Amino acid sequence: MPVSLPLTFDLSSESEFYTQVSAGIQAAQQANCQFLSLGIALPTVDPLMLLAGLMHVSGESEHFYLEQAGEIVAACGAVATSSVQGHQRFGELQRFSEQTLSRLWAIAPAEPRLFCQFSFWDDTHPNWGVLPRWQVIQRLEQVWLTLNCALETNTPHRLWQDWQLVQRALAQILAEPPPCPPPLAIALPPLTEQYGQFIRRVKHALRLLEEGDIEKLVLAAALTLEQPQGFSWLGTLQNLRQQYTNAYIFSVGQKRQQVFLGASPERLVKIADGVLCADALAGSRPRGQTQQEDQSLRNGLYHSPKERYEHQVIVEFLRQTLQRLGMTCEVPAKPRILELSHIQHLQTLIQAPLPEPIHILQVVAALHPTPAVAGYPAARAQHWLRQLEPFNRNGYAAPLGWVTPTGEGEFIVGIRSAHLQGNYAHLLAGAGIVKGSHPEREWQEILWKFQTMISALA
Ligand SMILES: C=C(O[C@@H]1C=C(C(=O)O)C=C[C@H]1O)C(=O)O
Repeated sequence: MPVSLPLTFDLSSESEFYTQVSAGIQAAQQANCQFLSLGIALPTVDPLMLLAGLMHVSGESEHFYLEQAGEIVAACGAVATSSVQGHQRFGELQRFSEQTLSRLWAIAPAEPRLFCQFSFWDDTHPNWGVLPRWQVIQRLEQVWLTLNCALETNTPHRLWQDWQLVQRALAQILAEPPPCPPPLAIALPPLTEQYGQFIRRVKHALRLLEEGDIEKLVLAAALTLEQPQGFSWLGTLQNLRQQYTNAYIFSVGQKRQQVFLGASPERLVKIADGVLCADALAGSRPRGQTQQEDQSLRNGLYHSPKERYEHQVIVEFLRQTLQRLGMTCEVPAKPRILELSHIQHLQTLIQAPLPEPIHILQVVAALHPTPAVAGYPAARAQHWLRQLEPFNRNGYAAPLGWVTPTGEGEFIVGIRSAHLQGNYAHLLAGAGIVKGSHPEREWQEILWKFQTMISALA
């Protein structure tokens, strides 16, 4: 178990650093720990800039970034990683995180977390977990750095070097803040082919709904954009955080030149202080050009029986799944509206006090994929998605998030996203098809959803 030692020391002195870290190492060795986690308060710095700086000075490409109102967490490098596949993937990463974090000795104010990314399907990539080398958390204007390392003979030196890299990254940011390129004017290519294929798939889904085989199917469409000079990872993230202040801005990557990033409005689950929160999100309309039009679209969304039904399928799924896990949910009687830059949704925030602790990855395993991103009933919907979708979803519509040593944490759903790969950006966006869905309108919804990434790619 991580135990905190109250520790404050002069971080500019190498010998003082060694003395203090050595005390922590001794304590960790006595406790038979394998990893050490050292927390340091940092001056105010933008965690995204520090992440970019750390990736630059260290040459590390593994990273994780999640920004939401009130908290930003960034992680870089890898001290321990695990890649998994198959239908036990959530359980395997749960075991990996439990084993890793239970053998970690934390020196206050370290707040060690283990980061995970999953793919939509259990037989594709990526499914991995990482204890990062550096972790940065910003909360209430305070920034905390956590240095993690394996306990070895040269641990004090490793930690000192990693701390020096942070100093270099900070100095670099101060001397020369990374430029933020303006958004590129990206024109949508003609989507005739995608349009035709999507309409055919929706018609197929409507037949299945008519026959009673399924109640809802969330069909996606794929779009690839090419930028001969390459897309700017940092510029795109900067644009996303400016444009989508009430979404989860995320970026995750294992390999150089391969990044999955986006601005997701959808949280899958959060567990904090013994309370679980899960969000139902489904039912969509665009934003209006004028206040009046916006209001009328909002009313249309709120009062549409089709959208309310589509939304209710998710609420019921969450309630029943969490009930099977032993929880009693508090569910608001009516949804509310979540307004984003290009689109608005019906949203219901569900809460459940935990009668006893449950590991967040056990909940993720039970919830993924929800009817918001796959359909209902789950097995039939997934069967049809495999038949009808000619592309790999990879991390699209899949969970990504972090776990604490006590099994709490937070996972979001990787929608409104793109996979950046060299000069290409691969986008996916989906729409829920239920009885009464109109193929042309569902296509319009796909276009609004693509817009999130198109307007931010830089
Ligand atoms: C599947 C996506 O979004 C999901 C589907 C929605 C819908 O059908 O109304 C709304 C929000 C998300 O739960 C996506 O953005 O790709």
